[in-house]
Amino acid sequence: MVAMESNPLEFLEKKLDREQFEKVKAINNPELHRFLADWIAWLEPSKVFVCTDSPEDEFYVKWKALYNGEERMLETPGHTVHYDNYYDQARDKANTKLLVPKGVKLPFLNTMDREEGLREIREIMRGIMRGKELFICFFVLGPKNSVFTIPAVQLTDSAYVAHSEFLLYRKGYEEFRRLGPTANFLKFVHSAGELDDRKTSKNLDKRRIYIDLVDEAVYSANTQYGGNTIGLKKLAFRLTIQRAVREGWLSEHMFLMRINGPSGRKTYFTGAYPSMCGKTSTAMLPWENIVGDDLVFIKNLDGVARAVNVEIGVFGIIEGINEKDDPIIWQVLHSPVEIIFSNVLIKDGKPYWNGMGIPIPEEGENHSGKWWRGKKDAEGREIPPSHKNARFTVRLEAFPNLDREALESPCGVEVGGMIFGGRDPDTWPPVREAFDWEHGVITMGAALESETTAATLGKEGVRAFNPMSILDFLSVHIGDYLRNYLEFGRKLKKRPKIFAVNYFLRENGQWLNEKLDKAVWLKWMELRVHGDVDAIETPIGYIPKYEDLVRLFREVLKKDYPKEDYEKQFKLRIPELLAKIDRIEKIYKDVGNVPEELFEQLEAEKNRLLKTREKFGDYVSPFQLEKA
Ligand SMILES: Nc1nc2c(ncn2[C@@H]2O[C@H](COP(=O)(O)OP(=O)(O)OP(=O)(O)O)[C@@H](O)[C@H]2O)c(=O)[nH]1
Ligand SMILES: O=C([O-])CC(=O)C(=O)O
Ligand SMILES: [Mn+2]
Repeated sequence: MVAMESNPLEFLEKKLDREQFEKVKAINNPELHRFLADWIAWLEPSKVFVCTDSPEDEFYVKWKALYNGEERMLETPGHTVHYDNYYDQARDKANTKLLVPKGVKLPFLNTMDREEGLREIREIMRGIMRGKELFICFFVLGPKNSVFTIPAVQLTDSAYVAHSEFLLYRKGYEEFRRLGPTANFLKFVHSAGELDDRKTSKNLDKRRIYIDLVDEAVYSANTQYGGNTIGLKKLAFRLTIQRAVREGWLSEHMFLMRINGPSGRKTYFTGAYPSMCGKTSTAMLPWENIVGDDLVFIKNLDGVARAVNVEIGVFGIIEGINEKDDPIIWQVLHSPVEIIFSNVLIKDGKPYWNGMGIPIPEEGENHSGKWWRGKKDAEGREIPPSHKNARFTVRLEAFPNLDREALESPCGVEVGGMIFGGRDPDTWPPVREAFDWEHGVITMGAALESETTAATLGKEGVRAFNPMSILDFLSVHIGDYLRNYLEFGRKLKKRPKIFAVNYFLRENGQWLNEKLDKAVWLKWMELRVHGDVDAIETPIGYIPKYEDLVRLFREVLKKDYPKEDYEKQFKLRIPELLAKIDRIEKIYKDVGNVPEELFEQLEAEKNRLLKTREKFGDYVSPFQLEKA
């Protein structure tokens, strides 16, 4: 901490303009004042702007993003484009570290001694805002004034980051005022650092994202990409997982959506898939309703699991969004609502991206600067029109399929089903249901694997262990995390059903499913939650019967569903399933301190598979299993 010659409020009064100081003073929270004074003294901004919940303050931030050149206007009113540095296009796992007290060990993620990490990040951030304006913004995670609410304060010198947060989170200044000294808030300090001509972070060698688990604060420097900088998103997620495990609830990397069942029945599902594995595309199905697409909190309220969306906006992947597969997002992206496009191709004021299903200009400007088809980067790789991880940022209220009531409900919605899924080319069937809570949590959630994607820096397409899709964010020991999960379900009077999906089965380089097939799996799961259809029992859970899928394909997609497709997709792949169990068991054995029943569940599943193999061989048709 910097030595301040006076008390925090006196210091702030000296540093801030009258108007800005009054806004800070109006929040009665000495801890907040201390934090602000400390960091303002350290960062040395030339100017400070404090955002209240007023439309004028939000407008000021948006204006500054344009004025500073971090965003540029596009042809459609409300649309802007933002670029990140060519080498700053995804989450930087290598430079993201959990700062832990001496002696604390967490498997899988980079950890660092807290004292040392704080010293390093302080050194990097000393005076980093000289000549810049600091924006102080207040938000809340989850609905306001509810058992789910978590207040958070964001300090940033990037108007783009602040603007993104105004699209993604509920404003929290008044909530801070209401809570006063009782606000138990999260803290985020970000600086994009020195910028180049294109207004992108220049000193990537000093890019750091350090998460202080003790003080519930995250420091992020010399980066702009949203996944590294938007405090309330994946940075806060590390902190809320820790809180959830301590307090006995769930903070998860999940979409939240409503599946519309027969006769107007509404059933809510959460879905945990790793980054770039289909959360947004699933939650956006036109005939269902979205509540959230990335982060949920789930609490036990009167014995029922109830979920809220942590956010109110979408930071979504734009690649591949086309009129046919994603009609709703397509429509929103072409309407005059507030949208930030990031790392896409711009030509004559219009945005273009890979796989949009219409002709793309041969030149323009993109994440590499001036672009033409065939342009190569310094590594000799051809640069596509837009980056694979290019995104759009928009409020959920822009979507006609939003379930507004569910989004705003202070006690959330009842969770009927929880889905786990990832990019699995060859092992899991498209959809199946767990035998019970424990079976689902262990063999579907804790055993999840998924191929790596462009959402993180590094090699793509590598099969990786990713329990509950949260490995990148796991700020507690996996054993404690799983114990909390199992316990959470046991305490419920009514447990959600657990399912696993796999949209990414491949054979000879071809997908076995079309992108919209997921719509059928969802309808089937909805029916199962209410016991409306039978299913086939297999060693790995219940799978759909062919005739039910035929009917649903017809009703939902107006398509035939050939027998051969069903057999190919749902065949039990015993060698792959067994190999997977071995991989997972080994990982957990090496980690240690995991609940014993994890091994019991995996062993039991292995034995069921071995028995089935004796009877039917390595690959078993679902029709054989149905008869058995
Ligand atoms: N082959 C195939 N690709 C799909 C399917 N569903 C989604 N995708 C692709 O997967 C990619 C990521 O999908 P999203 O829905 O944006 O992923 P997400 O889980 O929201 O990702 P984050 O926002 O990073 O957390 C997109 O390129 C989609 O086109 C599917 O059913 N089949
Ligand atoms: O955090 C990000 O970079 C964006 C995102 O949703 C994810 O990667 O899960
Ligand atoms: Mn998404």
